[in-house]
Amino acid sequence: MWKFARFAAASNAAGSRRFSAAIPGPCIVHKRGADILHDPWFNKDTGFPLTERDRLGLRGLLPPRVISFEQQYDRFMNSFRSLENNTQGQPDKFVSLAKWRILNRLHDRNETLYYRVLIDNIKEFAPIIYTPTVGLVCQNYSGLFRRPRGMYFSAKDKGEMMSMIYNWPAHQVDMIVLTDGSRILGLGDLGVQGIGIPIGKLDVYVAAAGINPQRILPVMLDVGTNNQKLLEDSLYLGLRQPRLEGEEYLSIVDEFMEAVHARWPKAIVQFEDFQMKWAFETLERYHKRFCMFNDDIQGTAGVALAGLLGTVRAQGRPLTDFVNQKIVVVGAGSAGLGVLKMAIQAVAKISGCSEIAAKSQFYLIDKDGLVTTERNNLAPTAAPFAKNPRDIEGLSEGASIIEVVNNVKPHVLLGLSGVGGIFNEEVLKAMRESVSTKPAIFAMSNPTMNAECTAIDAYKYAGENIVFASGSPFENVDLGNGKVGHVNQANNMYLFPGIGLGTLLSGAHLITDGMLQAAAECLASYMAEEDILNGVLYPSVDSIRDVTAEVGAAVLRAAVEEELAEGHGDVGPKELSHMSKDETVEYVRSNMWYPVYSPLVHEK
Ligand SMILES: NC(=O)C1=CN([C@@H]2O[C@H](COP(=O)(O)OP(=O)(O)OC[C@H]3O[C@@H](n4cnc5c(N)ncnc54)[C@H](O)[C@@H]3O)[C@@H](O)[C@H]2O)C=CC1
Ligand SMILES: CC(=O)C(=O)O
Ligand SMILES: [Mg+2]
Repeated sequence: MWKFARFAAASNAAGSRRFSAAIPGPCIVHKRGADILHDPWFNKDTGFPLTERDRLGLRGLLPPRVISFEQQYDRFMNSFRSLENNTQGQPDKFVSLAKWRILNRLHDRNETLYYRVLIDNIKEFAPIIYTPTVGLVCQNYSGLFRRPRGMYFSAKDKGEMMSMIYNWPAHQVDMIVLTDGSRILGLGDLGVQGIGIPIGKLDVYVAAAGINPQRILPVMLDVGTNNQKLLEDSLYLGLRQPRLEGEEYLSIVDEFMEAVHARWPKAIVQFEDFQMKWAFETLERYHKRFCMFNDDIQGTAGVALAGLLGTVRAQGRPLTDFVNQKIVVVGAGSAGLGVLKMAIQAVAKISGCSEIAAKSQFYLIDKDGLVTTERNNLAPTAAPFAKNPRDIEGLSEGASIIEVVNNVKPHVLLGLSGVGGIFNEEVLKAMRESVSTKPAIFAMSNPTMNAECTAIDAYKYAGENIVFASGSPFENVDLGNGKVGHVNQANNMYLFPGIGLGTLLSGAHLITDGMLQAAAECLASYMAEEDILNGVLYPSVDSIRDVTAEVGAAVLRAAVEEELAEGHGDVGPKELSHMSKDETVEYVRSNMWYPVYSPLVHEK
């Protein structure tokens, strides 16, 4: 059942224990001397205590004074602030890349400090390591490249992957984010340059879910690119060939999945930013064989559903009213179709009606306009959501966004088209005629320049009474007279870390619809009534560890209920099944990795 209990108050738990973590246990290291200084997993820079310098052969390799973690932290933040001051007035792109560079350099040098500043300042740093700046980084990857991160499997590696996978230095991998670079955010085919996305997503995994960074693996599957500009770029770092297609393509992904499974049978693989046809095909192909999910289809669906349910509550209406909400989805790709599927299932579940009846309030628009059964070459993936012309009086096949909005007067206009500015002044003004008392506009496409509209335009043209959400962050809007138009961030970052962590701790070997639905239900019930009534549908990014603990626990409990949980580490399935809901949340929370300098002990 959909319930709306208030969960634990959202607080920045990381901030409150900034430097007061318990003394950590020792960490075994198999190297000595300069090798340690050059390994970001173990490096403490000037923070190595003198006794450790003796033990590890570091004496003389560092300046004599020991600088505490707190001092190192403050020194980094001071450098970051000076960079901000020194770049004031410079073009946004320049400033964003400069900020990314300073963070990336720390990441390359000292992971413990990097993840601590990231966790403590997640709201400020997420837009740099994740959307929108990560998009810019991918676009400029070849020029920004200094050292590799993650693994690259290319079409040229066919037949070699089973042995290549052993080139990864870590013994255990828990979480893999995999892309083929074919649809990077709304930026299209970026080929090998798309590796920035798995790196950014896994940084969010560490920050939000506390997945141990020694156990993450970003992967690029380079099967070529159809981006002509990149193919002609002499500095392009990927295969300079057109993308593999059909069976040739699938045989590469198959081989990769088998190789991962052979070395780390319990590793979870998150498919990310695959073009639609392969997103659906690979999900269908692997979801019953491997522990995997597609974030763009399934993670986005849960986040959007939580927001859609929030818009019902924001109107002061009971959830059963979800069945009467008219929702226009613009974008019939992996994300838009995933959202429709899950939202329709939720309407059917809440109202007890059939999925066929539940569809009647949803309208789907793609690049050719309103999708109806009269469409020539209607894609099989979109077919279940196509309108029968009999049911859309005044509208016809291919109707434009403005025609649909004028006719339907929807409660919600949700964009997952990747087309910036498509919710133009005319469309937004038409939303003033919405039948809702609180019309909702979700401009979910990324990065910022691909958002269907800006927050300012949404409030300016659609009115002050709207609920607004975007995939990439926007500032809240000053509406004058002390009023503020709240900006929600409707991004799958609220779910994928919890889906991964919950699955990992459950020890399940598959990720089921039930586990994903539990994640969505948990996010939907996270916000308090008074927040929702003020148009705040999602928690602040500051509380992402808290949200992730709740979501992770919900996923874990769903796995237990479905008898899929096999346990993790010392905690077996029986113990998991005996945990209360609160105990499960505590268990998940206590398994989150938190960056502190551990004493290093050398072992040959
Ligand atoms: N906020 C979030 O958490 C997420 C946002 N996204 C964003 O959603 C966007 C789409 O992602 P996918 O569905 O995977 O892409 P996709 O390429 O599979 O689908 C794009 C869809 O938009 C439609 N479209 C293109 N031009 C259009 C136009 N002028 N009018 C109406 N529809 C148009 C296409 O026909 C297609 O159906 C991207 O920008 C991505 O960054 C995706 C996943 C999560
Ligand atoms: C957020 C995300 O996954 C995307 O824009 O593709
Ligand atoms: Mg994505």
